[in-house]
Amino acid sequence: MRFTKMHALGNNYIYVSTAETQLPSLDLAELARRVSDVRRGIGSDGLIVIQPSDVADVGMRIWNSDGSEAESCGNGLRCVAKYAYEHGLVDTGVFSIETKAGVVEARVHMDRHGRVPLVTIDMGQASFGSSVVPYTGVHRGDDVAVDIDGVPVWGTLVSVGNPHFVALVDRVDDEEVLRIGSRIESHPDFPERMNAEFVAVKSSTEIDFRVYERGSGVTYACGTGACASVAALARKGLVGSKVTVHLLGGDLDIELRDDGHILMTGEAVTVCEGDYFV
Ligand SMILES: N[C@@H](CCC[C@H](N)C(=O)O)C(=O)O
Repeated sequence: MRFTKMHALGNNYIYVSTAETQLPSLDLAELARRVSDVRRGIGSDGLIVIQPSDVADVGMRIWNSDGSEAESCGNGLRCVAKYAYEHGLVDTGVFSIETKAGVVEARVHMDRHGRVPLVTIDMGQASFGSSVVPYTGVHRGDDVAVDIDGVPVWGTLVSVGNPHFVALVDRVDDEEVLRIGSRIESHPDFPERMNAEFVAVKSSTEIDFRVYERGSGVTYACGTGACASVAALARKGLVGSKVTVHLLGGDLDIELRDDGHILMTGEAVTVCEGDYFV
């Protein structure tokens, strides 16, 4: 199976394009677990399949490293856009990509060699609260508290296609992200599990961000998480409409348009290509 390894701010996936190679007969959840394994596989946060779409210019599906399928992936969308443009799957710089969560618009930014170092994705609008994010706890509304060893941890429920719990903290702390994030990810109040974000507001234009991702654990970056966090903080009046998000793997620029659409701009990088022996 031909593959391309790509990353965006260190959030790395194995990309397989059905235009280039046949998918192996194993189920794709199992393939995701195998290729993600850093010792016995290639090593990644998951698997992304690039495929034709009936409703958009390109289609994508994403599996986390534990084999669970997600609805969307912000960093993955930017890499899919770069791949699609550079491999001639599309012939314009603005095109649509179908995910399980719907269709988004990608705009590639080219350098003078016709390569794509940077991509903007229009992620659509965020929606908030326990009516849009799978949640079976007792609180209702946008903000809910989950019980971690008798201590309530408050966060905002946000959907940008996939589910997010955005917790506002004074300062991001990597040990706490691992300790509390892992508990939130698999908390019984979240029947479909959860992406847990921890965000600290530095100013109306800058936030610090860490994530414990559903199905992948701590990653260097989460594009959908960054969009969800800025949308949640803006709703509380804590940030403005243009925010630089400082993630473990680098910075993302998020813009909230007047119509509520979230524009995410950041890098997309090809690491290597090769053959994976199934
Ligand atoms: N890293 C991604 C999100 C990947 C999916 C997520 N773990 C989920 O299960 O919803 C991003 O950049 O958005």
